[in-house]
Amino acid sequence: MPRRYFPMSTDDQLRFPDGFLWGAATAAYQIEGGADAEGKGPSIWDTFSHTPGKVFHGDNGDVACDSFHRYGEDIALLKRLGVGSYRLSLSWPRIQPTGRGEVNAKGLDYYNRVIDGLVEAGIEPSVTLYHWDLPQALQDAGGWANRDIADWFGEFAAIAGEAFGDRVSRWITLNEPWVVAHVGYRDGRHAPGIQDPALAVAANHHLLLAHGNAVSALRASSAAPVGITLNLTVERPVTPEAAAHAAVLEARQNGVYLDPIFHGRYPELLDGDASFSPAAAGHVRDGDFEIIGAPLDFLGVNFYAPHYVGMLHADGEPRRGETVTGPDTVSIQPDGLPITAMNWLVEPGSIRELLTRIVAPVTGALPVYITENGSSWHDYVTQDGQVNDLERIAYLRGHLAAVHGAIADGVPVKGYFAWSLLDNFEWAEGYAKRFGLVYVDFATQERLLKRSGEVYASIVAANALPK
Ligand SMILES: N=[N+]=NCCCCNC(=O)[C@@H]1[C@H]2[C@H](O)[C@@H](O)[C@H](O)[C@@H](CO)[C@@H]12
Repeated sequence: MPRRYFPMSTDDQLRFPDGFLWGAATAAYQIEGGADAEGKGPSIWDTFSHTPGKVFHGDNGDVACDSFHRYGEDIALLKRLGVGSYRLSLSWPRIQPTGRGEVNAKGLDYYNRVIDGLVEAGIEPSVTLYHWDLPQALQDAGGWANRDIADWFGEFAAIAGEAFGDRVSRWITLNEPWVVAHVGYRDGRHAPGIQDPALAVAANHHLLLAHGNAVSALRASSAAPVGITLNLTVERPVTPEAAAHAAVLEARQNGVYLDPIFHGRYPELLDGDASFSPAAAGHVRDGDFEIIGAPLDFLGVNFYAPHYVGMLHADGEPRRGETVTGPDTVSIQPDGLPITAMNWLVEPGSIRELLTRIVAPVTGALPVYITENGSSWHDYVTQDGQVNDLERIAYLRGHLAAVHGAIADGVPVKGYFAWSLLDNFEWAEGYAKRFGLVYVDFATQERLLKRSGEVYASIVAANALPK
């Protein structure tokens, strides 16, 4: 495969700061398979994906990318990319089959093999404790809607910290608690498939308590930096009248995590709204914000696309590109902006807006990592065995240029993890949506570096983006 090079003269490129951390990310349920191998207990995604009608095409994570067996191939691909870190997640039920008490030694053995392989390859393990695959036994006890889960998660964090803390380079307690609470318990598109706003707002709070307990448990068992990963949104009002609505949407997704963690309260804008504010719903007890506000070493940010919002026209009829989202509001797909295979907008400037307008005012000098950014396209392998994913390359270059701009604006972004290393199980979309820098033929499990992977490797090697 011919390597592609770019003009590397200094005035032709955007150089990233020395020591900028380049990475790639995956998650346990999306890549591992081995759903009941070597003592692993069932997760809510094992249950959900085997429930008819929940996942596109009836896909499930029984095999996925078979990384339970092929993690060595994945590490070789990470070396080919030249990345400094790999963001992986731990399957809680692989380590604690019922989520509490008994530890599965073979589960620990698997992650020791992966982590040791990464360290040997000179790749820093960045480990997410929870990336959505809750032990089913805990869901049977109420899951994130049960306040006791904060203690169960703290116990799991302590086990992970003691087992792997000597080799993990950074810990992420939770991946996208907003999706866990609001896609899993409010609209029900994700496991456990519940549609109950009251349980969603309870889960919102319990996830934060669990995060706080995990920070304490990791501090006691590992010297590695600790953070959380939030999927923050940029809501763009298309008219002045829609600005208030955009602010509410940002409070409902961003504020309900940033404010408790960094300001010791829930958003005032949601005061009185018991369906979105855990404070208004009565879940906050004395001492909670001390737990939730445990100081962090960094904030992880996942970002993919902005949203455009407007007011419904007086005649009540949505116009072309508008989707009704409430009694008088619409979401809008603006003409002229590309959309990915997930129907997400491609607007790179929005990640710079996110970092400068939403993140930096809250985090200040705290290091920020882009822990996920990427795009899904209808990839295919050509006759000559290549995947010429030019749209993914354009998305990647555009968003890296915007991240570079945010750094120039003074936002201390210290690293970028591409989502994802591999095409993998894309939750309710199954295997139909490909995000990988590496193409996976799920029939043979063969891995093939896409053209975007080659381009990313060149950017990583140069620590710079050719203009
Ligand atoms: N408009 N729009 N929507 C933007 C994103 C909506 C929320 N979904 C995510 O952020 C998930 C995150 C997850 O960590 C990973 O496990 C998923 O594979 C990726 C790709 O889906 C992203």
